[in-house]
Amino acid sequence: MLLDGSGLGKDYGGVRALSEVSIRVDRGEVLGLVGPNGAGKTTLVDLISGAQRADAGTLLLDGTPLRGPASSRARAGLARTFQHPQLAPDLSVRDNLVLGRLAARHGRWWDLVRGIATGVLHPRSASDDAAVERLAAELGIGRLDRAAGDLTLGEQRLVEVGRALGQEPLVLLLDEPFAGADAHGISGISDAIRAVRQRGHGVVLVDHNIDLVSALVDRMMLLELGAVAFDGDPADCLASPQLRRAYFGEWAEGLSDVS
Ligand SMILES: Nc1ncnc2c1ncn2[C@@H]1O[C@H](COP(=O)(O)OP(=O)(O)OP(=O)(O)O)[C@@H](O)[C@H]1O
Repeated sequence: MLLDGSGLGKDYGGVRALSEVSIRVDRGEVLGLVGPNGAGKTTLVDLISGAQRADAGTLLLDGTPLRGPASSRARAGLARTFQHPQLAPDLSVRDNLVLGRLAARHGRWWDLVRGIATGVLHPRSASDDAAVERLAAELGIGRLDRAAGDLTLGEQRLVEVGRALGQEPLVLLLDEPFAGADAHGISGISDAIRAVRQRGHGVVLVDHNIDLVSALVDRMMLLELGAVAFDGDPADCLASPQLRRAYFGEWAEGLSDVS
């Protein structure tokens, strides 16, 4: 098992965002994580990536306990994208992509951003540059000298996926990568997900586009009110009463077809 989380819990003040959640991702597996607004999807991604501290539970990455801040988890082999893309807006697309490569080796992310932006640090190698060119070509990202802040939302998402892929992660966590992306972005990101699976690594894909998710993933996990309501085959999840209840309420649970 590549990623193995059990008994994960998180309270925000009085709000119970997650309770007793288990999540497993095998080698070469793409897990779709779905659920209505507020179900706890981003919180789960935050607990895994180290952006938030879990109140309960354990996490293993490739059999090793996953602890500490996001930077050490990145070096351990986790990469993520954000619901609201977090690129360095003043840096070029190329430098943002290079940052992914550097994050896998160095801990001090924002120091690196500042160092590159001010021209004080030049921590990249020729092999980083070559890897970035390859990644950009694979994802269909052009004009690498544009400032990241000038990109459309869809382009930012594509670059963020590229930055995460540059880390060559064991597990890639994608939080709503398709939101705001155009057809070109959707196809680039979908191809990237398939390529990660092909390499035997794992992906957790969070998105509200359930049809798109179910077509891309090997397994689907449904969160409802911070708990796992379904975990299994994507087609079974789509047809499940749990999915209808989570999105439409209890009245829909017994309906056989809501499309
Ligand atoms: N920083 C926070 N402080 C307080 N409550 C929070 C915080 N972050 C999330 N929550 C609450 O925790 C619950 C789970 O939120 P979360 O963002 O993880 O859900 P989600 O499934 O990702 O939703 P969405 O699809 O809208 O992004 C919600 O009730 C939310 O309001």
